[in-house]
Amino acid sequence: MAPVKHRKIVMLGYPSVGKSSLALQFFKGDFPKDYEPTIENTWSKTFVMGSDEFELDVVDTAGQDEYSLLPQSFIFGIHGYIVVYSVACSRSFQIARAIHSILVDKRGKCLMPIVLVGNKNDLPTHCREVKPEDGKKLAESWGAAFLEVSAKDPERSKLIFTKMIEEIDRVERSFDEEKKCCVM
Ligand SMILES: Nc1nc2c(ncn2[C@@H]2O[C@H](COP(=O)(O)OP(=O)(O)OP(=O)(O)O)[C@@H](O)[C@H]2O)c(=O)[nH]1
Repeated sequence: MAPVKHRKIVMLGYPSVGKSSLALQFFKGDFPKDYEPTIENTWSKTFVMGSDEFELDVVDTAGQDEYSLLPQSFIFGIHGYIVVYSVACSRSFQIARAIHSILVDKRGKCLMPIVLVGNKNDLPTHCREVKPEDGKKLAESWGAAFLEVSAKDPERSKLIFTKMIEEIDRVERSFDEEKKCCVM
């Protein structure tokens, strides 16, 4: 087997969109009953995908808004970002845009592995404030992957992290091909 690949990922998004719930579902196979605001929490796991083994560190952050200053620790040494909004909260979708602008500002306009996630798609239709096609369009404009999920669904929650690993590989390959030196 090839050497273990280390991947450090940061989860960003407006408060209460379900970042911790998605992480908890993937790392512990559980869905929290109560809402507890996160300060900051790092989850680690060894994860096998195909013939590769990954040491995955996922930083679950306190929710952001448009005025959030992302610390240097969320910028340097980070392989990819999972940006989460709630499909039942248009404000969280606006904040996802703002977070992307902050990332571009801090990291420069280089290719950045991102998975944009519209969470809480288990909620009834009348709760929906963000259409799937709007999420898809936004992700396309960033050159990012897009998924709609529910943190209550273990398979969909896992898919976010496998997608993230694939995105990191895809962007790394395009760096190699185009010789774009943008590693931070
Ligand atoms: N229906 C539904 N509720 C969810 C889902 N994901 C999270 N929630 C609920 O949304 C609330 C907030 O979830 P958290 O995972 O704590 O959200 P967060 O983004 O980590 O919040 P901060 O720590 O404030 O940034 C909790 O009450 C969860 O139970 C989901 O997919 N569907």
